[in-house]
Amino acid sequence: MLQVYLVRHGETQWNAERRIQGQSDSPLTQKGEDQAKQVGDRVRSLGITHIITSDLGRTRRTAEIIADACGCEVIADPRLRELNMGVLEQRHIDTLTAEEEMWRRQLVNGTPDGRIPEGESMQELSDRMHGALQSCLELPPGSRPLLVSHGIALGCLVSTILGLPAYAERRLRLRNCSISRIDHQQSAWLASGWVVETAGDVSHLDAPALDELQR
Ligand SMILES: O=C(O)[C@H](O)COP(=O)(O)O
Repeated sequence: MLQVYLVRHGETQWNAERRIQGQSDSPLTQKGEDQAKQVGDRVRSLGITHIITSDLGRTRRTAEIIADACGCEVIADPRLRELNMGVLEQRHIDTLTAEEEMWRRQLVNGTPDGRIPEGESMQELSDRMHGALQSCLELPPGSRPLLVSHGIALGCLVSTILGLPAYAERRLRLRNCSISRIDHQQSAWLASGWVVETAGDVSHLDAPALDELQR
């Protein structure tokens, strides 16, 4: 059975400021660096063989810290990037106009091909995240990869594995440096294929991780 660990990157400056990041980037805060170190301490004994990360700066930095603890190399995969949030990137969540808020809402209310102008749809995000996950099946037998990605991207992946629509991810809180685990298995009892073992575990963090909705 292949176990795949999923980690959202550590808190960033724009997370703390409630600013939309998408595929724009801001550095980890000191708290975010500390969170990444706590993930490293948590997973160093789990036999991680590969650290595969979104190629954005915040995820690369998180992956480097975890890789130091695990003694692994870091592999970048742009398919693990956050949803492209188009013209709203870098905007403060609380400054959106009614029309801009409608764009954001249609991403997560099932609007067919809903997207922020110049951004990605949730289906497009789901397709590339599943592509990155399926690539883990091609790793050598006995591999145990850890993927570093983003809140909406990981929420979309876990939701769709559960058979929920890609936009259901707004009902799954994946805080900074939370650890989730999904397994690929053949089972007569559980569903065969990908199953969710853990989602959003933050018990390894010494302080509650911020979340866009709870500052
Ligand atoms: O700000 C965003 O784009 C998302 O809400 C969270 O993205 P992140 O997981 O990359 O911080």
